[in-house]
Amino acid sequence: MYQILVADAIKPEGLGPLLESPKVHLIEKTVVEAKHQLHEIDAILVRSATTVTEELISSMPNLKIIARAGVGIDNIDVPAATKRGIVVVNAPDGNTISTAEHTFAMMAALMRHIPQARASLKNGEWKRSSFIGTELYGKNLGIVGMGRIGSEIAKRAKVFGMDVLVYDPFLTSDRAKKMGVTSLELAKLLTLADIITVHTPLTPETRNLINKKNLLTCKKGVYLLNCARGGIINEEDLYELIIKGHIAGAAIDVFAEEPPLGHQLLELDSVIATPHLGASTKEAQLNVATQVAQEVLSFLNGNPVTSSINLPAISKEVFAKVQPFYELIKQMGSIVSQSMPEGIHEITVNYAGEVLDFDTSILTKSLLSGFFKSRLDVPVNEVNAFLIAKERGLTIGEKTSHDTFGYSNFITVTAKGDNRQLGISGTYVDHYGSRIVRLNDFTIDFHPEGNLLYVQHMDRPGVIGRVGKILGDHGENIATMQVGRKQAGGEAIMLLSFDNPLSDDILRKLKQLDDITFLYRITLHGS
Ligand SMILES: NC(=O)c1ccc[n+]([C@@H]2O[C@H](COP(=O)([O-])OP(=O)(O)OC[C@H]3O[C@@H](n4cnc5c(N)ncnc54)[C@H](O)[C@@H]3O)[C@@H](O)[C@H]2O)c1
Ligand SMILES: O=C(O)[C@H](O)COP(=O)(O)O
Repeated sequence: MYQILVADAIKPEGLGPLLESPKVHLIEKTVVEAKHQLHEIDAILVRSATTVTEELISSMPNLKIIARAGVGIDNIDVPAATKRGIVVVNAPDGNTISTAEHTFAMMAALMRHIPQARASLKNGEWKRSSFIGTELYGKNLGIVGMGRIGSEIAKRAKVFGMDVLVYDPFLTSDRAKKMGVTSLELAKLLTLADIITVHTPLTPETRNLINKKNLLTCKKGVYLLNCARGGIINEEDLYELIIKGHIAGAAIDVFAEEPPLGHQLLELDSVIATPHLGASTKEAQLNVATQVAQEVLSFLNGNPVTSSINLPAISKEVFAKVQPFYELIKQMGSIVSQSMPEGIHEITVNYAGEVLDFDTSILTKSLLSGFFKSRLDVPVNEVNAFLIAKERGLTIGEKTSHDTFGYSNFITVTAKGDNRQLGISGTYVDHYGSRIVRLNDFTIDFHPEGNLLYVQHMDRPGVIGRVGKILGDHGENIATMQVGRKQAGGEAIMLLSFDNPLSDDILRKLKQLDDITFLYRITLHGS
């Protein structure tokens, strides 16, 4: 039963997929209320009210996925999640329209002084001349950040007869032309815009992107909007330049600190504000809740996620095709790790054949997942595989070739350790499944699963018999056995499988036999 913590207000109607799943138990509490249950949480769903810190992540040892029912993930320590192999997903387009509409509503309200006029009426006043507004028509709208929301605002602005200027370092000129907007550098945009609205994520690059220095280059009487993240526009500088009359007014939905208790900007008559309502519509909340519920359930069921922040995006269709190789190479990684109980500083993977139809990086990550599984407590998966390999000084190399040795696909893993090198080759054969067909230059053929014993020995009469006798004397039944040798009287190999793992006592006795070079118990868990 998966324990899923819904830590923020997420629309229940959108959580249907989770509520209907017999595998899921939903806990709808804040992280404070759920503090005694955090150790059992498999997934956490949040909006912007909960900050998912490294400390909180550490308090949830079972955590597998963090789902943001919205766009902004600045309240989630993604690097900390990645280090733990925890997937972070969001709902990237569920609230786009709502936020664009809210921004436009705030823009119209700002230019026509609607909140102030309403307040005046409520006070029994009829001061029509006090609320002379400004048309949007014909004005220069400067959009900083031309992503999903910025683009929707540009569309609406053009319908309102505005000239749309945009700044976005990742916007191509083709797209700007297609959108019918003028792409400018930020410095230029600020000098021309009558109204400026920001729609970037809050990142180290965008924090204080708009500040006193560049605001002073704006037209006197410029208006500003922030319906993205508090901090993109420096709040103290905004306040100062409104007080000084350089900025005519501002519309703010988000604050650097939320809630903005006693915030100085809220004292100004020319500032209108809402409590982070951009995504607060019935439609947006249903969208984002549904999207994250489906992502979480999909991930917990072992299927790929489509809106991961820290995991390569892969469709279900592609994953279904690549999964056989994904499982094969994970087992290969585990065999390497268990057959070389020493420091390993380099692993090279060579891909050949139809496996090259896929993004092999996810396969290499699966190899590392299998390799580290028997060495580390931290879960290693596609999210953190390369990070952990780097931290542990393990160099990973990927190669491709045309040599498939008659198979339709052929994967070779070579590991270099402190004392020796190991090579293993595998293939996936329809109807037969995963097969290991080469182990340390020995030709062999076995299915990489279950309780195995890998024995390397000298090719001498009686060695196989003596191994069999010890196993028999201890009641161990050999399920399968593969033997091979390089040349008569030279090095040879045995690969045996059993119904149960061999005991340490049996291993100790086998190692004492003459002509045994080395032997390793290998335990491979099924996929
Ligand atoms: N007020 C709300 O309730 C609300 C709702 C949704 C989203 N948001 C905020 O709005 C932000 C944007 O949402 P979105 O869905 O459009 O995201 P998005 O990722 O589609 O668009 C963000 C855009 O910002 C651009 N960008 C990044 N760094 C930049 C920089 N330094 N200068 C200029 N542009 C830069 C990116 O290229 C991208 O085009 C989110 O990150 C979130 O923080 C707020
Ligand atoms: O980034 C977002 O999606 C918005 O800021 C919405 O935040 P919320 O989910 O807290 O409304």
